[in-house]
Amino acid sequence: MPTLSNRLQRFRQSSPLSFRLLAWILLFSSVFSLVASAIQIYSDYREDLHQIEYHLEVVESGYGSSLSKSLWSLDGALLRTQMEGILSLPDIVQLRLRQPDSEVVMGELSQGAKTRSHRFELTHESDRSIKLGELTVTADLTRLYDDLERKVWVILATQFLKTFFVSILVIWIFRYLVTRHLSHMANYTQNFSLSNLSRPLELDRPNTSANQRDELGQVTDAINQMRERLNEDLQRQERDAAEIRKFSKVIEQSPSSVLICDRQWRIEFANHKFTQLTGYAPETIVGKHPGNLDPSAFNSRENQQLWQSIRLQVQRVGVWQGEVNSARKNGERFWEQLIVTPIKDNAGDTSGYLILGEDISIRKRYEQQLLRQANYDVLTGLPNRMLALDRLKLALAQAHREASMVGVMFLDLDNFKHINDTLGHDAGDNLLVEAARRISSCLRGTSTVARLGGDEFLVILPGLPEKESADQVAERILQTFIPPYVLSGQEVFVTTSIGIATFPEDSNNSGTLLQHADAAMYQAKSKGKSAYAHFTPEMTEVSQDRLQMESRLRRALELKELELNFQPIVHTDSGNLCAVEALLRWRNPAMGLVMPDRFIPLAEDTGLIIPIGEWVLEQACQAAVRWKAVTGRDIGISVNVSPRQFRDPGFPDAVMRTLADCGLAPALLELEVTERLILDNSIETAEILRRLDRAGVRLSVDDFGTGYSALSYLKSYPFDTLKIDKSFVQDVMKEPEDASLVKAIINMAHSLGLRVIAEGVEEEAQTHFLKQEGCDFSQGYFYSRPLPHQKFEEWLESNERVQA
Ligand SMILES: Nc1nc2c(ncn2[C@@H]2O[C@H](COP(=O)(O)O[C@H]3[C@@H](O)[C@H](n4cnc5c(=O)[nH]c(N)nc54)O[C@@H]3COP(=O)(O)O)[C@@H](O)[C@H]2O)c(=O)[nH]1
Repeated sequence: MPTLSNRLQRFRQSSPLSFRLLAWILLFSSVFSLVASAIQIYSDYREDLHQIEYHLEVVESGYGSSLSKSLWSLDGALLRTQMEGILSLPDIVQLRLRQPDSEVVMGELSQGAKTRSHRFELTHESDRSIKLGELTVTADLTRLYDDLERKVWVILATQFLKTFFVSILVIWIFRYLVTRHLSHMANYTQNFSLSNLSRPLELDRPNTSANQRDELGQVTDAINQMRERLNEDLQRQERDAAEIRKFSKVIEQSPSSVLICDRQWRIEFANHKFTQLTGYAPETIVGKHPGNLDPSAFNSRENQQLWQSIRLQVQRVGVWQGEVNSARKNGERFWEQLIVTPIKDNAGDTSGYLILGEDISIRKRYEQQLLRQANYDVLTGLPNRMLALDRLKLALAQAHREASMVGVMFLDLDNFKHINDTLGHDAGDNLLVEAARRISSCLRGTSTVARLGGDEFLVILPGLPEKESADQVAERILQTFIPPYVLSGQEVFVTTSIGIATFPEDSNNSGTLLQHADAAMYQAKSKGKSAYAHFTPEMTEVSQDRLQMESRLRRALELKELELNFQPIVHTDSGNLCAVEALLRWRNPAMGLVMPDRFIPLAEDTGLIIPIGEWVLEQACQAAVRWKAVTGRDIGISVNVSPRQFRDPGFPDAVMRTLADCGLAPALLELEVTERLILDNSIETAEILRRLDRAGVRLSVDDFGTGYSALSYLKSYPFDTLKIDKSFVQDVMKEPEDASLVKAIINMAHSLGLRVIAEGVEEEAQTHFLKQEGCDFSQGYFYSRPLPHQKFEEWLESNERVQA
């Protein structure tokens, strides 16, 4: 059986607040009851005391005169009777009568008893007052104190019991209404964890509106609201965490290298691709500046300038992108395309920087290879026409600034064609290489020697002190040609003819200077070869020919001298017809059949290309509509478009009008543009290409590989197709370099989402190679030469029959 103290102990532990409340109520009500009872007892005591004192005084007033009389009359018996009567009064325990000669004491006083006495004189009143004696009446207070003690105990006991039971009642009510709910809340909050957030706090009481409004209801509400908020926060956190995990994975698995830097450009994070690309483990580079990873570039001015400009551009423009030659941990260098952007926080302030990198080494290598291909002559290694023209322009600009002279020499080997025909192409090639070496040996470092094509060379002599200085160079070159060449085991004598034009005397335009040097070279040849000649104005007769050709070309349209030839473009894998290229021809009564290479540049220079181009477009579209009628199927038509046509603002409208007039679907028309147009890089060109693309017209890059061949430009324009120049295709079976170049172009084009046409396919072996490399389409004499429309329609009919 649990004892009371055990119960109390348990109660104290299970309900400390109730216990404390009980203790306090008991304490306060006890103290209060005690004080109240004490006052009550004291007042009762005073009243009883007063009653005793009153009884003592009553003895004086009630018995004084009769006692005096008994004394006067010396009636002792009466006196005694009277005194016994007094002693019978309550609480009066002793009478002491003192007379002058005697003392009478009646009644007993118990030992140590508390008493109260009253003394009065007994007198006889006649004409004077005679004192007979003195009576002392003593009352015993013991009863009074006994009563007092009993009362105290009774009051204490009743007050305690009352207080105790009232407290118990109050506590029970308080516990029922409050503390058990508080304990429940305490237990709930103690057990509150993220795993049971969905269980609300509910109190064991009716859910009335009064209960909802009271403090317990408010606290319960507050706890439940807190729980719901926590729940929502947790769900949001889980969602955020999942998002963060997803993005972290994306960044970690990104095919691009990713570096995240803080505001001071200190690396905070590097992804797996970065480590794979550079060899740096993230923990070894955290805290470092991304520009300081390469120890060889560390502190170099170039590197500091690069990162300074990156920082400035990111601050001003919000993004920096460019190609950077970086180093791996093992020192190996590689090219990467970097994009640097700031990371903004919610307030829009920069909290760090994101650096995305892509390894473009392979692309760069191909670009450099293509660039080399585009700028240098493969056979001799000399700059080609394009680079030579650039250098000439630079030399002219510099000479213009320095007021100096530039000599331009045009060289042609006198008997090259004969040697090529008799000794073969290899001998011809060896001759060209040796000639290039000999010409180069006669020049200073600042001069340029270039191969323009065939057996034509160009020499640029910048900073000439006088016109005649070029003569010395020309003579040295003629001298160096004197020793015989050993070709195919034979000694061969080869001479060269040199034409010289000088800036600024002969012209300040690079093209004109070339033409003049060319004219002078013909002059030198006509002098009997192995000679040189300076340009003179009389030599411009050649230009007269050009003028004559121009006036004929102006009338060519009107006189219906232009005609289109059509050459099929086929699916490489099946050989089936896919589209047709329209190729322009000019049949002039005086000049015969003139090929476009001869008159298109002139048409471009004079602007005649605009009406001619519109005519070509119209004829080509009409032809495609006709073929549909003949074959019953859609055959696309490719039309060559010169950069000059593109620069004409009316060009896109002219294309759309022609398509509408002919009733040809835009998707069946493909416009072929050269890389020269891309190099234009003007906003207008880009906009025209995009307008045509939006209209559904297909766009292709023609002669790819002969120009700048920057693959990065291809990304910026909406091209569908890329045409590999025939010069590469024709040698794929002979030159491994051309074969790898063609493979690279096909792969690159496919990776950029472009389809590829190989042009100039002449042999079956080439078709196998192209098929193997996944080239989409092919075009060339192997399938068909360009044919006049009549002949082409016959070809088409027989081809359709074969396919059917
Ligand atoms: N602006 C315009 N330019 C035009 C137009 N028509 C033609 N041209 C451009 O003139 C360049 C020379 O054209 P062409 O002499 O007609 O030569 C084309 C084909 O005949 C030739 N070809 C085709 N297959 C072979 C082959 O197997 N071997 C070989 N040696 N030559 C072949 O290639 C030329 C193909 O031209 P393209 O596909 O455009 O490169 C030429 O650059 C034309 O662009 C015109 O209307 N407007």
